[in-house]
Amino acid sequence: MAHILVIDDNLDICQLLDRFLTKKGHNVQTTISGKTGLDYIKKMKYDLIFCDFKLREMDGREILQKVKEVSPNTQVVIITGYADVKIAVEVIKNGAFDYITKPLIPDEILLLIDRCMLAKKESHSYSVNFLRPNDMGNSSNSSTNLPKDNYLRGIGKESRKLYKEVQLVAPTNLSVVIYGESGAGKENIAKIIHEQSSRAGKPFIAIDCGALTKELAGSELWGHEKGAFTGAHSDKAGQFELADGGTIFLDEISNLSYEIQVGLLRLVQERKLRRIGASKDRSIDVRILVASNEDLRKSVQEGKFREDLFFRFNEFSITVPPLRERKDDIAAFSKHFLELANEELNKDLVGFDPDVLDVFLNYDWPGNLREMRNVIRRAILLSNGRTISLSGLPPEVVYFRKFNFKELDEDDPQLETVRNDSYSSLKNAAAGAEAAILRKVLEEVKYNRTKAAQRLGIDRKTLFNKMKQYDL
Ligand SMILES: Nc1ncnc2c1ncn2[C@@H]1O[C@H](COP(=O)(O)OP(=O)(O)OP(=O)(O)O)[C@@H](O)[C@H]1O
Repeated sequence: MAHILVIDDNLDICQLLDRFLTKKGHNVQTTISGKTGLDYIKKMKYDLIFCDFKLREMDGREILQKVKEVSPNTQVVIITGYADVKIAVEVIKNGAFDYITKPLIPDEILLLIDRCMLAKKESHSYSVNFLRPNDMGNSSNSSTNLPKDNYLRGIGKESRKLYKEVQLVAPTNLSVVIYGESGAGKENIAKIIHEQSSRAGKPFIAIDCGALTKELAGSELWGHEKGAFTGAHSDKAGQFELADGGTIFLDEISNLSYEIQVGLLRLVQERKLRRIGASKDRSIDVRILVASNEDLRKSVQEGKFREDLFFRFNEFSITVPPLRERKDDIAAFSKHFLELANEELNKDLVGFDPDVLDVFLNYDWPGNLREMRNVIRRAILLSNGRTISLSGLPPEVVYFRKFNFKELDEDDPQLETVRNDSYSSLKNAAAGAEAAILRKVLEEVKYNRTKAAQRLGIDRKTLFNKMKQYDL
């Protein structure tokens, strides 16, 4: 049984989740107000919070940030409309456990709760959840958990280049900066580097720096002695000590505060650390891999990241290409995620309709492999047949190319076909344009419906209905 809080300003969703999850034996509390949600979080300990991204007085970003401060052990799942997948990517970077898109599918929710509880159980010996819960359900703090069966190398040109670099650097002791968009597979690459090094068999600890609050960071990374500060009731080893002999993976490194950067510099220079409140240093042998989806050189230029630390980390760098640049591997990744989801959901779909793969090839996958895995898992849940068809995919994925044909070069041979396609499905094109304008205006007026209706020259009720229709 999980203690779950649902924050959604749509009362129907609150009631539906309340009934459904209570029936499944969970302890559920709901609220339509972000502020009330925050009050609950201060008073009660929840395992998991489902939070709509667009609340009236605040957004899911703020709730996530507050939860990380007040109750770091609680996992947060953000509910978004599919069109918000870029926002979903951002909240994952900031420490959300996962995102889920509307309309909600009951089985998908149950699966998420199971994954969340499993990840919590596996990292129960640690006090906070900045330890990265693996998306496949394995926690990262073990020595042998490279998800061999869950992992696909890819054989396309970009993938071959990537693995050549991995092979080159893995057996060395060099620090590596792993660049790549969210969901592209940076953590997987870090695990492979660890597994292919002489440190394999020793701990691999992944830390999500985006979820590490300023107050907790020092004690979690370096550890503390009993009595070092109020609440330090016993001695505690930090993550670097626990990773001794192995590898530490610092995800979203550019989020680290200046003080922690200073501590890290000392560690990489002297290979020593001192627990908070301790009088002696400890020698530590840890290989450090870091990941960033921003150019760290730029962060250095902007004064956000220490140059000396950057040079220490940047002994080698690898860029994991985004999925849209791994077109040769899209069919293989799709099949792979289909097999995984079949197993996970106890289904036996045999493949994809041919037009589905076309759509996958034409889509730009802002959430990369994580997004593809979610899209396929969801399509399996929605499917009644033996294959995944277009009807199981989110419209934004299906119509992506059509709505974006302006981005094609004038001499692109596909342009004519795409244009014809779009005109023949004028209704879809019109709906896409309407949704895009609504979204833009709503964002400009910070979702103030009165202002948005005035700007758009429609009444509030029409605006409300359209927001519902397009899930805005
Ligand atoms: N080569 C792969 N084969 C199969 N699945 C993969 C592969 N690489 C990544 N994935 C899956 O894609 C999802 C995202 O991967 P991962 O967490 O490594 O990405 P990331 O770049 O570290 O993301 P973020 O920056 O958001 O932390 C996970 O579910 C992971 O298991």
